[in-house]
Amino acid sequence: MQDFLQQLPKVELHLHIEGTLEPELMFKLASRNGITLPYATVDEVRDAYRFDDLPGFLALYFQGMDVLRTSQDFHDLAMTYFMRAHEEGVVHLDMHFDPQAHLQRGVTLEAVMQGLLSARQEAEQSLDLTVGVIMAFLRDRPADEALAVLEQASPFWSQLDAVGLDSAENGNPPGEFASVFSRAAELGLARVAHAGEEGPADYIIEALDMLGVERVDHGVRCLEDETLVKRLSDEQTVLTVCPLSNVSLGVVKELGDHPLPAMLDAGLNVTISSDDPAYFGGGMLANHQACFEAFGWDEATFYQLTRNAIEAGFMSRDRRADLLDRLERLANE
Ligand code: HPA
Ligand SMILES: [Zn+2]
Repeated sequence: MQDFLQQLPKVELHLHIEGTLEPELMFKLASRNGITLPYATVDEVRDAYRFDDLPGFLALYFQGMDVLRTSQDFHDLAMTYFMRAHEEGVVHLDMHFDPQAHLQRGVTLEAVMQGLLSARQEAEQSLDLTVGVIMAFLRDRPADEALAVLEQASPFWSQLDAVGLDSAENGNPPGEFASVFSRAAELGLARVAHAGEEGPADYIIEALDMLGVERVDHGVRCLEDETLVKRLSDEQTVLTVCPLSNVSLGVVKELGDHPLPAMLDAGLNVTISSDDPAYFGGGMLANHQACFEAFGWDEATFYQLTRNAIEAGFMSRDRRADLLDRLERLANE
């Protein structure tokens, strides 16, 4: 199964590029930028990566990204993950990034964008990997600020595929960002949002009705609302489920308790992603392998999940046709 999962042309729809920052690169960037870290060794960092819920994780996530200062740092961050993803057999990924978390620290939007976009170009030229870009807004910050950042990003609009919504979910309902998302729609950007991870099923409904999202990030708590499950299944709304993330953040106790099998039984359009691979115990391969071990899925199930992701990724029509073709040829071998 390991060889099969490696070969599968995987597509990752839910990835925070800042969540790919491994301790080794954190040290390298800290030293390059003259920053003293509160840790002496890589092992100490890994040891400190202890959290059991979303707020606990977010504190470390925002602290870790402080080493990212220059466009070269963003380029190196993204390129390091792109190479790893490529080695794991990922052929396309859609990356979220959090501009507000960098602007707040005095890093310019230009530095962030130039670094990420040049890495995307390099990946598309030198690796068999295409990359979609999702500008995410922090839901625990004011909607006005998000709108201002979206406007500030005007030189880069043509390079963005979508807007997203992330950070602390509870108490920060999606509806507050309706004006930001309607502006994004006006600009021709696709829309996605985290909903139903630690927050209730109602937040998924709000994201659909008030933000007009075409994909829901996580969405696992939809099962608490039968009517919603029927709607998601009828409309085949894509859910970007992150199994190891859900275990790390205590959304489920262990993978064996995860609602993924029930979601598939309910006919939902499920896909598999890693979310923040540096923090949650692995990338795409580890997530697929863990699902195989927990649920015993056969090859047909993994083909279907991959087909779902290829259909939904932010990529050109030609690229989609090529990846679907590749998948079908593999399935018929
Ligand atoms: O898993 C997540 N949930 C919400 N916000 C995030 N920002 C990075 N990762 C996450
Ligand atoms: Zn996420």
